[in-house]
Amino acid sequence: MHPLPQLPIFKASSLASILKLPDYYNLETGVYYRNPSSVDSFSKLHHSREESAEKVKCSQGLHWRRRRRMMTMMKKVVICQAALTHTGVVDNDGKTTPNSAHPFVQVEGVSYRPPGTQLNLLNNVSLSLPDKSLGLIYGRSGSGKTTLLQVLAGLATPTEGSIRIGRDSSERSLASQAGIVFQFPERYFLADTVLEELTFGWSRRAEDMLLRQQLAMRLQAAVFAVGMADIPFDKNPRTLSDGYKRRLALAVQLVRMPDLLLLDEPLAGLDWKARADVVNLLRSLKGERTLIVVSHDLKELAPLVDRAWQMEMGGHLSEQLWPSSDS
Ligand SMILES: Nc1ncnc2c1ncn2[C@@H]1O[C@H](COP(=O)(O)OP(=O)(O)OP(=O)(O)O)[C@@H](O)[C@H]1O
Repeated sequence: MHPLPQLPIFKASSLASILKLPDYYNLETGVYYRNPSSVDSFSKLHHSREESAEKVKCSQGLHWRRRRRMMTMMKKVVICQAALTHTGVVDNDGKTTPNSAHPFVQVEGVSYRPPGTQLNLLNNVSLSLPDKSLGLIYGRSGSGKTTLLQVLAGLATPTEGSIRIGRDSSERSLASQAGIVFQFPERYFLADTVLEELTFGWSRRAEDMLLRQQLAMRLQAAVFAVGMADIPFDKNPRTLSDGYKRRLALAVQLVRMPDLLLLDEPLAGLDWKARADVVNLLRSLKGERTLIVVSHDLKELAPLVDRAWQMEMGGHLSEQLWPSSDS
């Protein structure tokens, strides 16, 4: 089992707004929120917490020292859950997800021609990638690399061929299985604050409280994983540096927990420090999930690459021998 990383702990005010609650349990001080219905739904989230939440509910008349001990216990459960989810030791259902040599991503004979055009941007593209590994696609500008990522992300439908993500023949759409981080993520930002961007689209309905709690824990782990814990949540995402814009876009995807993460030129335009940070981030993500990266920065990414393909002009993909390749 991986050692648990130290996770940052949200301020009560941030957590309350993430969960869209008036009052909430303050993870930092252990002070208990006042809304009793929240305790009930909170306790249902994980069985291990049920007892402690129940005790907390009963503890309001107890001596402050005993109450504080209970709060510390609950705090540990929350942090462990976030850490386990973050490290991939436990997935959403609490099951372990072992690595496998079987293809996790299988693309067979994919061609793509945009509607209303006569030109194939992708031509008979095939690739396969095992679970929890990193595939690199490189090639000349205009060869079709971004188009392939868009097709893999379900943003464009192949004219021919098939794409499978995951081990079993899932009915889920590619858009729900894959997450894409674009080269210029700010073009796709929708909100005016970092917090709104991270929580965009979350249901506000009272009955979705459990889901929001789960998302909030993932959000905590994601913000930490991308190194954004020190960025104020009320900052406008468009005013972030290029490196932090990309981190934010990546955090948004990590909260979604896609099976396949697609990154388009994650190092382009960043200074050396941000590039090193992103390479380290990719290193830690690899092993937890499956990544396909489009990049021109072969040297920096070389140690992380399991499989590599060159995209040739006209959308022809060919696998390349890579020093660390297992094939
Ligand atoms: N909807 C479209 N209709 C017609 N042509 C398109 C469309 N989208 C992209 N193209 C063209 O397809 C080719 C491949 O574009 P794509 O962005 O996939 O290349 P790329 O390899 O990612 O390039 P870069 O490295 O510069 O990002 C380019 O010539 C582009 O102009």
